[in-house]
Amino acid sequence: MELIELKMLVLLALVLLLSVFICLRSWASSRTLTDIPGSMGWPIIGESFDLISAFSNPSGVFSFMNKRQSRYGKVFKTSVLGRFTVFMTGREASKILLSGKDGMVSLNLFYTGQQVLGPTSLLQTTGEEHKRLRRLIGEPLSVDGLKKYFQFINDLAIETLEQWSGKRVLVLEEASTFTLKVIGNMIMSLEPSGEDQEKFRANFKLISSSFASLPFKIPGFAFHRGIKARDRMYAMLDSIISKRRNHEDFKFDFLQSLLKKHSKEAAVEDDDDKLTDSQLKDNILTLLVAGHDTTTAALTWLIKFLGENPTVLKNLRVEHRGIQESKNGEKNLTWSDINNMPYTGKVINETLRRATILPWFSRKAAQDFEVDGCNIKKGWSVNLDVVSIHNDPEVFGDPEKFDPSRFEKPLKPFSFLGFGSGPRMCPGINLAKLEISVFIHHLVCRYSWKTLEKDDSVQPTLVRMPKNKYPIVVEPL
Ligand code: HEM
Repeated sequence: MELIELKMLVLLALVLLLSVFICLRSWASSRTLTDIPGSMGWPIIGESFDLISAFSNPSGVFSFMNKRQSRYGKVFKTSVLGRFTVFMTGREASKILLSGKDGMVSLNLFYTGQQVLGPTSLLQTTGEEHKRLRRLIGEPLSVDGLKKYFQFINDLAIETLEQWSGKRVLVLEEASTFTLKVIGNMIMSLEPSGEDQEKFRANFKLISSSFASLPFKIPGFAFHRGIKARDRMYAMLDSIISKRRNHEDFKFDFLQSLLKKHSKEAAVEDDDDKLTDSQLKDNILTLLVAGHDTTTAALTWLIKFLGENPTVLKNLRVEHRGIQESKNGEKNLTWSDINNMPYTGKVINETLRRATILPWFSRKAAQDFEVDGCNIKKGWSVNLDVVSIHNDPEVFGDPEKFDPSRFEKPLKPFSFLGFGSGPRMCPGINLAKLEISVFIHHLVCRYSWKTLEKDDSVQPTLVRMPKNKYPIVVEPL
């Protein structure tokens, strides 16, 4: 028998085994969900096709959620992507799932994500250990901690846009390169070009695409490639860590600030601040994974929404030109200017509401609880449907409209979840806003652009992104 045929046979057997396993597991767990309204769809595939096809259309999973909520109410069960799960929406559900009161829920990562990120990732810890990691990671990501990266971000934004000038660009690809260079530099002082940057980028792409892949750790599969790339990324980090420890290299970056706490010189009472090398590496990777696609998508959607809403673009230009004029035409953006962009902040929020780039937040019930009259049992997979919250016409009148002025008045808690809420609220919020604000400042002050394709389809990925990567042609003003 040819080697290729043998491989196909092994693959078929594996797929068959996995299907039987999913079927049995699904059947067992579906029997406990009888009290919750909803449909489990077809055997094995459940309602996955409905969800995936809803994902790709412009309104995204909103149509999937909306159809079921009008039939079953705010809490409904379904079977998607190989999981029996309960979707819930509204402020009551948000409060229960996001406030983390009494350890009601924990984060629910896919198996592939758990394996790639490692057991000590922030995303896999709960309770006191989660709090400790958040505190350590939060410090360098605070507004003060980010000040030292401003110049790098500013120079990179100017350089990137100069390369766009007069050309056709795919905004999503460009935004991806920009945000990866920023985070690579912020975490480990990686130079924005050169061999190390190329290797870093190639490994990161493989890791990122292994997240929503089939869980086969077999050569030729995305998951296997992702694990191998993760190992190479960790080897790269090991070498940087060892140089820093041996004082062969010193940089003022995120890694250094965590290593300092970790060093022999740190006082004994700082014990609680020490991270093992595994914790360091797992959490650096976590920041890369959690911060890259989200910021890339947000920047791309924002530019797209500006292209479609000339009045908002005009208002934004007024704000950013006002910053230049207030300094007698001095064109250099400075750190203190960042605090002087109130309209930009509203445009960012409206982008995150309108695009809802993370359409739902996944959790696992850590104990029994009740929500909107439905009894949720410990161990169930529960998802907060954020897209319906962001499209609630009672909070956001005419929700389809892109209107940053909605954020002029304070909103009720849990009605806007662009960066989440509660103990798992995004720790990268300041970095994301800084990157976007700086980039947008230079874009609107110096350039105009034309959209080359009218296509509102969305990639069927976990983080919502425009399918056509938003092609534009850019001209200097
Ligand atoms: C515009 C860009 C971003 C958006 C829209 C965003 C959105 C979010 C949201 C909604 C959550 C909460 C998810 C949940 O509750 O299940 C979250 C968590 C998280 N984000 Fe972000 N994020 C962005 C940028 C970043 C950046 C730049 C970083 C890292 C530097 C980052 C790191 C994280 C981490 C580590 C978590 C998990 C926190 C935890 O479990 O305690 N994010 N993000």
